[in-house]
Amino acid sequence: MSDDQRKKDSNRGEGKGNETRGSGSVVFVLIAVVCAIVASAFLMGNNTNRIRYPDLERLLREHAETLASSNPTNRPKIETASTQDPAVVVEYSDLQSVLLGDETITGTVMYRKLGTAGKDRSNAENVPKLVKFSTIRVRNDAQDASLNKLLIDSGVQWDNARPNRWLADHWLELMMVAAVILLGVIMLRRIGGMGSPMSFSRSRGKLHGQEDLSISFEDAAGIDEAVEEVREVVDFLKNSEKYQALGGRIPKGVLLVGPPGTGKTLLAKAIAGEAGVPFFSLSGSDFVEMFVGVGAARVRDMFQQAVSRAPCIIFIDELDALGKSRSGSVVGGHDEREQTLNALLVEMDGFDSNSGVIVIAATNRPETLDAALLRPGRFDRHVLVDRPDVAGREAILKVHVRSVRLADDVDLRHIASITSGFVGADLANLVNEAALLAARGDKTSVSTQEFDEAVERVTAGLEKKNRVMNEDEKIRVAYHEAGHALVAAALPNTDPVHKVSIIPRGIAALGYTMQRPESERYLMTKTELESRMKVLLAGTLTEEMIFQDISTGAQNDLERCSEIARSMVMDYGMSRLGRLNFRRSTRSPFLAGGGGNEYQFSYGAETAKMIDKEVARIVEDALTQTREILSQRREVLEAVTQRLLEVEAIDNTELNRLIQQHTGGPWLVPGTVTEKPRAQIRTDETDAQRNASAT
Ligand SMILES: Nc1ncnc2c1ncn2[C@@H]1O[C@H](COP(=O)(O)OP(=O)(O)OP(=O)(O)O)[C@@H](O)[C@H]1O
Ligand SMILES: [Zn+2]
Repeated sequence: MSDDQRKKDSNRGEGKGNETRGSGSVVFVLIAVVCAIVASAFLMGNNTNRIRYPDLERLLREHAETLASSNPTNRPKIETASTQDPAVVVEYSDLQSVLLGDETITGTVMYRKLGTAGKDRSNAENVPKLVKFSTIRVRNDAQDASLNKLLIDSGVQWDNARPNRWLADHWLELMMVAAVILLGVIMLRRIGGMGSPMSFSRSRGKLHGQEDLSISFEDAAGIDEAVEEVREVVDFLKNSEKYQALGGRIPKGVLLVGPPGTGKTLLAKAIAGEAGVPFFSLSGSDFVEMFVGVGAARVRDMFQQAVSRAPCIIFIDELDALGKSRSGSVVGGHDEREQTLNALLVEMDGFDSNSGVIVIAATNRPETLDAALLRPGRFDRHVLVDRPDVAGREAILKVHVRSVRLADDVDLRHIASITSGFVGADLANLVNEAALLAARGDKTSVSTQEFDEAVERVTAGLEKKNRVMNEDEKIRVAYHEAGHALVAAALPNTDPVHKVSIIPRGIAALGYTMQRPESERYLMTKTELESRMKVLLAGTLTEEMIFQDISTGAQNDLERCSEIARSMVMDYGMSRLGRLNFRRSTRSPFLAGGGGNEYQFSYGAETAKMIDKEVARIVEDALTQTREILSQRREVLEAVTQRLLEVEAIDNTELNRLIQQHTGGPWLVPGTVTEKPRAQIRTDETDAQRNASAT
């Protein structure tokens, strides 16, 4: 849904910028393209086949036999090039072509009739004929491989219908075509002249008209926390003079972070709508062009337009497309993206925050963004636009059924409760599907029946992305997360639990427990690391306690827990092996530039064994203690799980309330007192990584 929208947006924007190109240049480009096509046709026109048809036929028959031997119903039908009459003797020559299609193998071969068996050869035909043959191809990877191998071994050249093979074969030609076109464009740019602003670099940013300004916060339902956080931005846009007079620091860039379809674009539009200011929108991928420098020019142009219309909002969707970390190795378009990114950084630094331009960007992969983008004065304000919980989904449904006539039996609360994991876009889609179904059935209103069917349809679509859990899984995940949360709350030296949720997000995480540090942290003590391990282990241990059986859902927890234990032994000297570092330290403070890559403590096989043993012991100790903590909290565990199943997500306040209600004695685990003076240990996990225990 949002994809379509995006496409529409960029298409609409496109028409605007490119129309000023000179007609002479168009002719030039046309000539270049024609040349390229002629050149490539010439290059591609040579095909050689070195197999003789009878050999191929034998291969195919063998192939069929292998298939049939494993499964007799699987025998592919082979239609040979032979003539209908078995008595006719023919001579086949080289294959003209073989095409391995997805479902069939086809080809053409030359043959010549030699006569009829037993008779003299008087009825031989001297003119060779072209015949086609075809056979059904059974798609089976193993058998496919065997057929491919047979063909390769026999030295045949064949064409595979799959496009990637074609690409592999013709990349050279393609490169030449691209080069010719590129040359044409470079010439075109010359002709265009240096002084005049190039049509290419005109920003594709589209100035949204009044229709978008009618969107308000009312339309963005179920994401109340995010709305609260951006209210201030609206206030600033509305009363920019007041802020300027007071000299307060105004946000320049707001980054909306969240999964696709949760309403980030909608929220940005609502901000513009609420503030009554113009809204420029573009997508990060619009900036990333084939030609170096174009994206950068586009960014500058965009800001120029925006500043002249201030106060206003610039919305950049898919910021990650242009703001990807520069450190990662990039295959193509590296320079271009870097230049574009730099231009964006320069523009963001350049405009005065009092000018009334606010840049709002959206991404669902904040971790890939270049750190420079997140620095103060740029996108330093982050707003999480998360998947909605039951109540949120009900609110979103209410927004979308506004224009739909509902039958009396429709219970939005119930629909919300069976659509765990749906985001706003999914729910909009759901209402739309239901309305369509009703229309198709000639009904005057949309009833529960249509909604149920629509839920099924949308769910089927989402299941491919693995976002929908069945009831049993949901219960298991609820216990698992409740376990994480309770152990986190029980241990004094852990970050407070911010939120526990069983709303699935993405493929890997079916639920999460998010902890938030009270302040920025650079050091971790041994006890803190141990506590962190216990929190990570709590999920699987709770499953063990409740179901006497554990699940694969703890994989990520265990990975991280094992990594902590290993680091304690190998990096931080926190084990019985002593205060030693067994790994190269990439952050050694004693080496210039912070990179200690050259240095490595060497150890032998004996020590390696001891390290492994220590790691196992540390995890084992954590397991024992965590089991203890959990077994003492059975009652509150049930209560938290119950609540999670009802509302799907609970925050710190609610968690604490439940804990108070269900425990009499002292809550904190005795004897685990925080050590205040912190040891010299650094961890290189980011906040986000260390604070969410997925599943
Ligand atoms: N919170 C919401 N309340 C109401 N409708 C919503 C909400 N979230 C999404 N929608 C519906 O889904 C549509 C698409 O959402 P939108 O494009 O804003 O999502 P997005 O988070 O920007 O997605 P993407 O990351 O794919 O760009 C909206 O136009 C709206 O109809
Ligand atoms: Zn977990």
